[in-house]
Formats: sequence, C-alpha cells, structure tokens
Amino acid sequence: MISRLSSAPRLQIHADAEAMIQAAAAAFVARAQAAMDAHGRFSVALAGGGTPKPLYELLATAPLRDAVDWLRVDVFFGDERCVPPDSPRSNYRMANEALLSKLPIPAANVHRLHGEVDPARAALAYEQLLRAAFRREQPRFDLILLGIGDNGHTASLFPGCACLRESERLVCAQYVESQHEWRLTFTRPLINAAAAVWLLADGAGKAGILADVFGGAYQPDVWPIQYVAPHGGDYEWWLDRAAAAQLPDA
Ligand SMILES: O=C(O)C(O)[C@@H](O)[C@H](O)[C@H](O)COP(=O)(O)O
Repeated sequence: MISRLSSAPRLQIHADAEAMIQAAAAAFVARAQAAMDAHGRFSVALAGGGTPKPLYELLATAPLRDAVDWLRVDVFFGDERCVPPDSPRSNYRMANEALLSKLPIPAANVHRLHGEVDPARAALAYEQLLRAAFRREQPRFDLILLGIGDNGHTASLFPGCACLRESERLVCAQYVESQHEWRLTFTRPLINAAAAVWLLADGAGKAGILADVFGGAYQPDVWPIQYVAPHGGDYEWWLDRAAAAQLPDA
C-alpha cells in the first residue's frame, strides 16, 4: 500500500507503546539539543489526549529530565478544550501534572491556551503571543506533537469544521458539534510551517484510521489529519505495532 498523502510520513514503528514512548523521548531530547545548537532555543507545541502522557512523564524523570536545558525551552499547546486550567479536561492541566510542574522550567517559558475566556478572544490572544514570541509573521515551531482520534481529527481540527479551511489565522476557536464544546486549535498553516511534526498513536484501536488516512482516498475534510503536510519540515508517525498493524510492511 502506498500512501496517498501529499507528504508521506516517516514511520517509526516500535514493538509496543512503552518502546515507542522511550524512543520518542530520546528523539525529543536529541531534537531539543539540535535546535538549541542551531539557534539557541527549542520551541515545542504539546498535544493533549492520553497517548503523550507517558512521554511527558518520562521526560520529567531522570536521566532524560537532566539531559535537556529547560531554561532554553519554550512550551506551547497545539490545542485546548475551552475549560479552566484546573479542569480534568484541560490539556494544560495534564501536561503540567505529567511534565511541566516537575521541570526546572521558568513559568515565563510556558504558554498555555486560555480555555477559560471567550474562545475568539483566546484564539486571537494566542496568535498575537505566537507572532511576538517568534518575532515573525509565520512562526516555525521546532517540534509540534499531535495525536489522532478514531475519526481522523488531530489537534482540535475535527471533520467538517470551518477552521480546516483557514489559510491566514494561526489559531482558531471552533465549536465542535461532535464534542458539544468549544475548542482552540492550531490551524493547518501553523502546523505545516513547523520544522518537525510528530504524530503519536498506539493501540489496535488506531490501526484502522491510520491505514485509512495513510493509504485511503485523499479526503482531508473527512480525515483532517490528511491536511498535515509540513513543507520543509520532517513528518514522522510514532507508532506501536498494534497501531501500525494495517500499514504496509508493518
Ligand atoms: O485535546 C485533545 O484531545 C487532542 O489534542 C486530540 O487531538 C488528541 O490528540 C486525539 O484525540 C488523540 O487522543 P488520544 O491520545 O487520547 O488517543
């Protein structure tokens, strides 16, 4: 099966979820160091969902925690539910509990999406913050982490959402019918400008949708992850064998 994606990802397939997370954590540390060597700092956008949580926990634990100069890391979020930061549904809360609160990282380096304020205002404020932080019109993250839902959504780019068509804005507020809630999300132009985009997925429950979006028809309004195609950046899928079971040569 050949990928019909406009930018085919490099597949990083590991025996199980634990091995995948360990390899991704080691690669995260290497990428952070490479970015710092190249331009002094490392900018990363974290994903929500359950899959990256063990990655965050591993990065928060020695020896990996001590292998990164966290003073030179700038942390952002690729999406957020419109809830307060102490909500159990908050992506910030999960990342803070699993990783950020355990690191010697200055609070000023951590930039959360404000899910507790008016969604349109929160999206605009984050976009302005990004443009100021990157000091350029088109911010280029060193690394954006993503997950995938079994309906093909990624970040909070859900099937059929108007924000899928966004070509100017970096961050959008979107009412997601299927979730009955407002979300804040990075847009396609921001994701695709990144130096690296990693999709993390594990478990048999992700095998069908991964095979569909990899080898099926190109229909990104149905499977929004198909819009991910970093131009001039690396695109990698970090998978365990169960998630990769229906991909070619897996
Ligand atoms: O806020 C979120 O929930 C997300 O950022 C979302 O896009 C997530 O990455 C996928 O739904 C996969 O979630 P799992 O890792 O829990 O399968």
